[in-house]
Amino acid sequence: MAETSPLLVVEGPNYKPTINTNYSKDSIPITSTFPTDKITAVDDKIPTVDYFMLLSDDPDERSLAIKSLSRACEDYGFFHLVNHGVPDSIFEGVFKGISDFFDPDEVEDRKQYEKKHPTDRIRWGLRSYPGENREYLKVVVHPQFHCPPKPVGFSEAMEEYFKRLREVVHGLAKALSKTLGLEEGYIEKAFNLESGFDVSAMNLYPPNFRSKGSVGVPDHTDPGLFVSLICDVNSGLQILSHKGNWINANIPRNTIFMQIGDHLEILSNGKYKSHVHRVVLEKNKVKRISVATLHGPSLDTFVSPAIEFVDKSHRPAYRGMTYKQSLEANGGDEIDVQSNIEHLRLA
Ligand SMILES: O=C(O)CCC(=O)C(=O)O
Ligand SMILES: [Fe+2]
Repeated sequence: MAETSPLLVVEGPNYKPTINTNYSKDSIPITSTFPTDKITAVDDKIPTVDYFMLLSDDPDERSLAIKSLSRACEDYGFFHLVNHGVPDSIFEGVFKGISDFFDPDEVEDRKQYEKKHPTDRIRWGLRSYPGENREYLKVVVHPQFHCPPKPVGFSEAMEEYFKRLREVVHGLAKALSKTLGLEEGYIEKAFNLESGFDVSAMNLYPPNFRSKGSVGVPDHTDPGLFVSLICDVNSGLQILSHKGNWINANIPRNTIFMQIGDHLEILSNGKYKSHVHRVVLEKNKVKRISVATLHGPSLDTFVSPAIEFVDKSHRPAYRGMTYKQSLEANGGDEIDVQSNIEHLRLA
């Protein structure tokens, strides 16, 4: 989701991603030496969380589900969400709508959504160089829903999906609060989720079926409470795990892949972590569509480590800032949703 910058990709437990903070979203990244041969990952276990059980009326069942969510957040920082209640037909409508929107014959028409103004609520872009290969459409979907009106049925399919996803956001925010030992409305209130700023990136890899290397999106983390991701092809996303190795995030169709965002890491004073991830391409063999939605606090919410996670032996590990300030900190616009967590970490 975030505007991304090319990073040095190195394997191993000592891997430390270094974000190129001088990167400007309008500049072309320097990619001639991008080490595209080192983007391997292994298959590993990814936890599964049952959304239906998180909301169960049976207290034993609910408490088991909360425990498994808590382990998934603390030990991993990402998980597959199943039984989320969003019907398959809605997923299919979304993938069809996006595929139609990215019609290769209509590229000229899409240029109307190129960057115009810092407050753009719809923005289109095409990245085609060794360090990044994707065509994307970013839209702000909450508190107001935005979407191009064409092609027929696209906006309706997206609106339906985001409406259902919103219910999941509220349910999960409650459950996450409980996993942190807080009252269930805590995150909802602390992040003012009623006015939460959600941006969705719809990605097509590779753009026009011509990739210039294996990198779809380079290493990055995403701002926000959490990111929800769906995709039509079960491959491509890699995550730097808590063990320090890159793992494949295989995402079965109709599963929602959830990742902790930077601002939950900050609120929990580092108890939960936002993980570096990237997208790799199988050159031109596979066309892949994904929808990565960043569910954030309201733009004016000041996010800093909550007092519940700060004491003598746990000093605040992050500086506080409003969500808007942190989205714009690298010189980007709100819709770019760039991470700046590297700058907020206190040594
Ligand atoms: O396409 C994907 O699997 C992930 C995309 C992503 O990380 C992003 O848009 O932030
Ligand atoms: Fe991302």
